[in-house]
Amino acid sequence: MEKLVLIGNGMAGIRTLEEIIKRDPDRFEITIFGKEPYPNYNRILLSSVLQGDSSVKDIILNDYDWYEKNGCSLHCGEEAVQVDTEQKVVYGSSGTKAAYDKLIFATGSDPFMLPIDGADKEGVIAFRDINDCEAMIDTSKTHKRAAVIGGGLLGLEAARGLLNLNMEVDVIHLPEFLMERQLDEPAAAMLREELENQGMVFHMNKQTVKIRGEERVSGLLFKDGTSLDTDLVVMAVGIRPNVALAAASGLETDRAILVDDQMRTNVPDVYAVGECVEHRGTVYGLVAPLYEQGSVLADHLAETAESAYEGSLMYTQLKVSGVDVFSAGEFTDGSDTKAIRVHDEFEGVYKKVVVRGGSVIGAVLFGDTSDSPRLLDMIKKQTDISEMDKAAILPSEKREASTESAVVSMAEDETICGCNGVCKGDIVASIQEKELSSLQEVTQHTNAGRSCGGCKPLVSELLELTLGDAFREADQKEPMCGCTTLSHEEVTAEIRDKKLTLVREVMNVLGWSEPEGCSSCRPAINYYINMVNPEEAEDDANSRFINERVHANIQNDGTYSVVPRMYGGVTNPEELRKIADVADKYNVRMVKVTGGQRLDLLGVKKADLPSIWEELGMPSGHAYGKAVRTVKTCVGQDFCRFGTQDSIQLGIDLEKKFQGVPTPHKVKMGVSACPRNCAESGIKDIGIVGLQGAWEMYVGGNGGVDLRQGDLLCTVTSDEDVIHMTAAYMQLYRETAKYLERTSHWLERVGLKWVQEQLVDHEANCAALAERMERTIAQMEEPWEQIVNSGTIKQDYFDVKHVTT
Ligand SMILES: Cc1cc2nc3c(=O)[nH]c(=O)nc-3n(C[C@H](O)[C@H](O)[C@H](O)COP(=O)(O)OP(=O)(O)OC[C@H]3O[C@@H](n4cnc5c(N)ncnc54)[C@H](O)[C@@H]3O)c2cc1C
Ligand SMILES: NC(=O)c1ccc[n+]([C@@H]2O[C@H](COP(=O)([O-])OP(=O)(O)OC[C@H]3O[C@@H](n4cnc5c(N)ncnc54)[C@H](O)[C@@H]3O)[C@@H](O)[C@H]2O)c1
Ligand code: SF4
Ligand code: FES
Repeated sequence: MEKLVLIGNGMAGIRTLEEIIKRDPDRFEITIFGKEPYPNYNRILLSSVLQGDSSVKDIILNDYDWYEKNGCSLHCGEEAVQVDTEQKVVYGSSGTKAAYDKLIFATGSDPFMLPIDGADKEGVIAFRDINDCEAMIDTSKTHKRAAVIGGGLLGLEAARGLLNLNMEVDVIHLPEFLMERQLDEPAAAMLREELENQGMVFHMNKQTVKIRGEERVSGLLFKDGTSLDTDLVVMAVGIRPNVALAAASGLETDRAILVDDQMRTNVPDVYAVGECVEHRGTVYGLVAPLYEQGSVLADHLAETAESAYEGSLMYTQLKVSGVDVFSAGEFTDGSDTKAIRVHDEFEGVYKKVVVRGGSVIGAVLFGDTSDSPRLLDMIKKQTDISEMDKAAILPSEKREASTESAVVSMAEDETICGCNGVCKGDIVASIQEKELSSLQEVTQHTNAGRSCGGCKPLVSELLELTLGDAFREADQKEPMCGCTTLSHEEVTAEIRDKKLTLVREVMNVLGWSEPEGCSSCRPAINYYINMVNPEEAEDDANSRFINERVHANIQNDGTYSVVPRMYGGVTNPEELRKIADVADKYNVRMVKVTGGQRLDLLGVKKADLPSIWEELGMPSGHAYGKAVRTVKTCVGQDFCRFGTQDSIQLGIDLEKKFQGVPTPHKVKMGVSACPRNCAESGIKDIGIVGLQGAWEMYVGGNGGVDLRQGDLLCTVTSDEDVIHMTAAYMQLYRETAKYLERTSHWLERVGLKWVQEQLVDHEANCAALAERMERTIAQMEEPWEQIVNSGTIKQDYFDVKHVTT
């Protein structure tokens, strides 16, 4: 067997090995040197780990079993430090000596650190690997302010993650507008506005000349003499290919290692792939081109095909939730180009398609990227558009969420997964021939969705289109977390079948790999056992998030907030006096009216919480819980001349009925007495709108980062009907959503039509759901009252000493 050595255990190198093994599993005896102490992981999803959507465990692409199963000897945490290309031997930093017949360099890049005074201080980091990600997460627990230098893709994704970690985030950018390598000025301006709305503060045209501080960073000094205080600096100003070892080994380098169309270097039997490569003058920093290189190298080494790498089209998408940005090819205007533009400031949509001769050569999309697969295809194929209608190239309308799925009209050879170069036809063929029925299976067999994950919604749509009804049953197989292979649905089914009522019991009986579980699965299991069996389940407070354990929201300075319940947003002088007294007595830092029409007492010490609740004598507003929180109401027919219904009374009734009912994620409601919608019913999880003699019920609205207008579920005629339908709808959501799935995402996943079939078209089902909701309501207790009356809870969770009960 020939010996193959790979230097660099990263995304490009391991993908190349996968491709070689797929072509000829027995051809090579493989040795790998990997400087990082981890198996190959998805570097792209570090952004998602930082933003709190995945854990490090979730982003491992090839676990240690994979190396063993495929006969790859991995020297994990060992750097290759010398290569003797005469003797054909690689030497590792821990003494490993590996002989090779063929050698691949896949050493990737290092982040570029600005060589300025103070760059070596504690608290100055890059964003490239797991360590950087963990450093940011740890810093956020002890410090408040972060500065990101560089407003490119990486910098903005880092900034979003730091915001999610509750830090105050400043972004320092050298040019005049953001992402200047991917966007033109109008798109960049819209992006800036959106990110400012999300909480980022931008400093444009700023050159950092010094990092201030003693041992640890305390601030930045700019060339124009201005400065900024900060506790953490993340440098995201580009990358530099890692070529030192290659150059020292006699490989020709310029900006990176020079290769030909078969990824050969100038030294016989030595190849290179990935970010460390320069091909025809271009160095790539995105996975799609790197994987194309890997595929060509695999053809060459396994001698399966005579393919050639001829360069790649660059295109990008920013992975920041709530922001849709796409950029491909040549997007700047030139003397020989013309552009089709759509700029709708009302919808927040900007589209530009750049044309040279009769072909599309580039595009920038902001706010609506649904045209991206089609445009990418046109650019790749250099489609002749001279005879095409402008509207066919760039439709001016924003694609509505409810219109026909985008995949229906896609051609068979149109790309669905850009990162991995997988087209619609290949995915459909795999689904049909290999009888695939879940997203995970499609990813396993085709690689679609295995990198940035941006194409997953399209792959799901394709599964649904190909399988029809069989899809809903099947597409539920993503494991709950790294502790189990079971999906959320399978865990719930097991809890139901085996009548499991304790969190520990679930983990034991279902064979959890981590006996203590993790922060992802424990709260989910606790929710499921209580949802399935409200009478018997034993709630495990230690499996709840901190806010739910102490029944108050922890704030960025470690204090808490207290929100008493005010049904329908209505209060009275007596309650207001009690709130004012408590605020005075306990030096509450601020009393604030919330968006849900409540009074929020901010800046409360943990040990004071039980006494405050006792003195208020009001129910908890559940503002901290994955539960029904508020029902916001407009003043309605009693006070407003447009009012058609008594919105206040319905709001109070709804809130009294459903207050605190545990749900997969928070649930907010609104009741407006006419379509003017003063209670913002259109963006609530459940929004009620009064008409003459009827109520419209809207569902799946969301006013947060992923703004979504609710869909009309049904129109009913009485308050009782609204309450009945709300009970059934909420129970359906409780039973079929994954823990931490908002109603808006759940509704998009299961589809409005299916929900209507369960509730509106199926009266008996609707009644059964409402009845199951009643079982949960019957078990509800007032949490603040419980704590006030329990000395042990006060001591265990609130550090309250000398309790007498
Ligand atoms: C936060 C983040 C988000 C990203 N998002 C996207 C995205 O959305 N889309 C996209 O297309 N791309 C994205 N990228 C870029 C993408 O991750 C990289 O292009 C890709 O990982 C490069 O793969 P590579 O194998 O060439 O290099 P790397 O992944 O850097 O792997 C190289 C490996 O080699 C190791 N190594 C180096 N020298 C030695 C040596 N001498 N001995 C042993 N080991 C060595 C390194 O430690 C490293 O583990 C993102 C990058 C980051 C950091
Ligand atoms: N969604 C994605 O596709 C994605 C996400 C993250 C990272 N990446 C890749 O990772 C790599 C690194 O990303 P990146 O954003 O660091 O690189 P980049 O080179 O794309 O962007 C760096 C940005 O920093 C700015 N900059 C340079 N010097 C500066 C200075 N002194 N002060 C302030 N700003 C300065 C530049 O103008 C540029 O906009 C790239 O290859 C990128 O493609 C891709
Ligand atoms: S929603 Fe209609 S009824 Fe209610 S306050 Fe506004 S205008 Fe008046
Ligand atoms: S487009 Fe990135 S994984 Fe498919």
